[in-house]
Amino acid sequence: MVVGVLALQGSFNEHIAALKRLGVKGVEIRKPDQLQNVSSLIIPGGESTTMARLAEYHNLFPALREFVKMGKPVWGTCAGLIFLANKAVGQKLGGQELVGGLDCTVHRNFFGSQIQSFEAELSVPALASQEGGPETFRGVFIRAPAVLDVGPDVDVLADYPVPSNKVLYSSSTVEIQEENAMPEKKVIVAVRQGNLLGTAFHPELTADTRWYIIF
Ligand SMILES: NC(=O)CC[C@H](N)C(=O)O
Repeated sequence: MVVGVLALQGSFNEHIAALKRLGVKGVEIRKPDQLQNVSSLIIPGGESTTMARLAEYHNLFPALREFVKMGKPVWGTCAGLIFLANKAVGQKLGGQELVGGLDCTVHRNFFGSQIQSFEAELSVPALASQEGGPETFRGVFIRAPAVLDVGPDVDVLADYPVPSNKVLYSSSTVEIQEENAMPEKKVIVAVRQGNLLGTAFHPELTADTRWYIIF
């Protein structure tokens, strides 16, 4: 099996290394024609505006959309999740092109800036029931997006509790200073719709390979 990894920017080397640990060959995709040589694709994390500009420069968007439309498996991690979403909010001025296909709205920097990056144990019941192993997964969130809402065909595979005093403004999460702790609100961080998989965190940076197996 050969898995394509979009290699314009971001953590494509890490994905290829993770695939190699599983005995799967990952090939770098930089040009539209190269998509014809692979039956599935990973869109890595990185910086989605930059990645979108490079994808536009290489005329990749039509081929990526076609790949998704054909029902081939595509997994977007972090910036890749933003790429796959039908709608993204909190974009840079002028917006950015998306591949789309995944019926959801994503907030591009939901958890704040780079220094607000974090790791957390996520409850992953769907992953554990399908692949076995622990009920939790170590999520590495790097200036991570989150899914704000999903359409009827989208399954939520993981969510993360954030205090509800984190209020969404147009481009980032802003904390309101309150004396009392607020109740938690669950924010969606992993979704699946048919052959499309999206994770807001970076599974290529952890040793647990279950997201690769599910993909
Ligand atoms: N680690 C990541 O992929 C971060 C994505 C980033 N929030 C973006 O807008 O692209």
